[in-house]
Amino acid sequence: MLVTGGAGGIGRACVRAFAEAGASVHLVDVDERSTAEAAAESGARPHTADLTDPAAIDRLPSDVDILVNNAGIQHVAPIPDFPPEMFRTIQTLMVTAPFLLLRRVLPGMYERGWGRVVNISSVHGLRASPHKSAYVAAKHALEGLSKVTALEAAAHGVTSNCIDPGYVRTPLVTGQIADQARTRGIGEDAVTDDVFLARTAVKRLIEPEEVAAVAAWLCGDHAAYLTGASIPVDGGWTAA
Ligand SMILES: NC(=O)c1ccc[n+]([C@@H]2O[C@H](COP(=O)([O-])OP(=O)(O)OC[C@H]3O[C@@H](n4cnc5c(N)ncnc54)[C@H](O)[C@@H]3O)[C@@H](O)[C@H]2O)c1
Repeated sequence: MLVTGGAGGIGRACVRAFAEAGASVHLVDVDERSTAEAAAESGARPHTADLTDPAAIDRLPSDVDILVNNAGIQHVAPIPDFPPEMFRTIQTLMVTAPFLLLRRVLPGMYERGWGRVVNISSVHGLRASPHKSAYVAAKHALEGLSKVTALEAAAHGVTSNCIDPGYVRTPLVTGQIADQARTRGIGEDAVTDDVFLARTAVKRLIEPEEVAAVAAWLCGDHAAYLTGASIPVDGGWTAA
């Protein structure tokens, strides 16, 4: 199996969960040092690659039975101030790279007659927030790509689903909390309550392991009928 962004918060928890379940895991990430650390702690095979580079994707293993499209970045700015180059980079990493990886791995899954594609999307793949144009656009596109994959791949024993987390305790979110606390001159707990937990029924951040557990569950034979779905792991955010 292959996990992108496997050195970061959610990806690293996925790598650990699948490795503990006995899977042979390929870990792909752009951050060389974290990739080596994450591989050492899990026994996964490390691949340092920038997934915005199609040539780097061409060098990754193609013979994998499970693909977890997880790598992602965020940039926050109103549309008139949003740098177009950053917009393009976010689409390349979060939409084009999953598409190119699917082109690589689906033929092998079809030949095997079994496969699982898990796309780590977001509540922002289901709804929008201001100042996150590139992220929201990319996650909505990933939701569409996941559904098309589900329709094309079902006859080959391959499922494709999205997981849609709310705010997860990872560097992506803890960095934003620290920034806002600094800017507003208030404590990180106050920022977390005010901004990050304002819309959830469960009043805490999600742990990366809670997302990884859903990813692992989706990859069991018991989940063969579940495809084309978007599964919120959001503490009730989208229920409201
Ligand atoms: N943290 C959250 O609250 C949250 C919520 C919903 C969805 N998500 C999604 O979960 C996924 C993982 O997020 P996270 O919170 O674990 O973030 P993270 O920043 O902890 O990890 C992301 C990983 O992706 C890697 N990465 C970034 N650019 C890359 C590139 N060009 N090529 C290869 N790897 C690259 C980073 O090095 C990092 O290890 C993302 O797609 C994110 O959008 C996160």
